[in-house]
Amino acid sequence: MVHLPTIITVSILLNVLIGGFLLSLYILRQQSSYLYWGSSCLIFVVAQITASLRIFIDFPLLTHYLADLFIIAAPLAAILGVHAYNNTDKATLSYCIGVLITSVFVLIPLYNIQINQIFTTFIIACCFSYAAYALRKLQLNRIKHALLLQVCFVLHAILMFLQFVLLMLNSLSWLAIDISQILAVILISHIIITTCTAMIWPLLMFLESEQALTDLANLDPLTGLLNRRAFLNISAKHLEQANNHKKELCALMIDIDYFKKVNDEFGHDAGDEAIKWVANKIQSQLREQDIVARIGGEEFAILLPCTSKENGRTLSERVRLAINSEQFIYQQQAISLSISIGIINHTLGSRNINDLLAQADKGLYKAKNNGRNQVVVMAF
Ligand SMILES: Nc1nc2c(ncn2[C@@H]2O[C@H](COP(=O)(O)OP(=O)(O)OP(=O)(O)O)[C@@H](O)[C@H]2O)c(=O)[nH]1
Repeated sequence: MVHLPTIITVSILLNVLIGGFLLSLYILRQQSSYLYWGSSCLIFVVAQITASLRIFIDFPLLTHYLADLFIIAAPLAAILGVHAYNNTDKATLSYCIGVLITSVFVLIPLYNIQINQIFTTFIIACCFSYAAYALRKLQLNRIKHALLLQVCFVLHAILMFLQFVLLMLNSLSWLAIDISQILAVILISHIIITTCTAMIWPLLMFLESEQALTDLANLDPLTGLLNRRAFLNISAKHLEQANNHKKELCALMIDIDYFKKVNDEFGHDAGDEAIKWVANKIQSQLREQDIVARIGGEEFAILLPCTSKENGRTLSERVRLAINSEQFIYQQQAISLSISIGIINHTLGSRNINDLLAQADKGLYKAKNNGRNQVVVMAF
């Protein structure tokens, strides 16, 4: 059977370490999310110590009332950390302070250990549910690892709601069983999940920094599309797979027509915006599995996995039309843009990605020579 004092001791040690680590990160980086999360870990430690003291001393004001307040304050600090990390909802601080002050006043007049426990359990169940909800946005904006954290919060909320229901039913004497064993299991799970949550947070920060570095190396800063290096790496893998599984694919080279004129007539900033507009238009026509990159100034490359020559041609026409059928608006000025596309379909063979792109580039050259604003399909 799990030994509760050991669990509490290990949890206290881990939370002190993680809390200290996050607070030192706050001192170094001055990001308030570290401050809140570090505080949350340390408040949880204080909550565990004050609650554990009830074994040794009979002083309910400290071991129950203050312990309950600390137990409520810990998830509130975590919620503030999530919001600070997400740069959202400035009003959250006042809501959290509001919840804490309400608890300060509600718990004292109730002053009945059982009712206080029910109230505290309910409040923290709500806090964890809200924290999981707040992470929903973070998960969309940032990396997927936030999902792990969200799972911890949801599990925690379920656990606390379960404890709340059990305590309520027990206080109404509707339960014919002794719930002390179940409550002990819930307490142990609560401590373990809180400690896991505390450990996931620094991991999330680390993974995000890693992600930022990877993005820096692989993404074009102007359009957010892949850069040439990343495109070649990813496409080479797709080509290998296509060869192994005898699948077709298409490679496209795209260049904006008469782009020098855009820069000359409207300025370099307008040119940059035009490149971004074209990038968005191209991307809006592609499927999720297609790979698109900005591989030069006003040059793009696309790889269409599992795509026949005819489908590749249709898609290329669609991309060309998407750009030519609308005008790009820059500071209330309408600018007409068009693109030329060279496309090559690959069926079988051991050609490498550079060979494919070179062939697509020949098609692009032809499209330019034939008068631009068109698609030329090449064959090996
Ligand atoms: N604004 C902006 N211009 C760029 C960027 N990269 C390249 N260019 C410009 O894009 C223009 C490309 O011109 P060219 O390759 O001569 O060809 P073009 O005028 O597009 O004509 P065709 O390709 O022959 O249809 C040059 O003037 C470059 O300075 C960029 O990142 N931003």
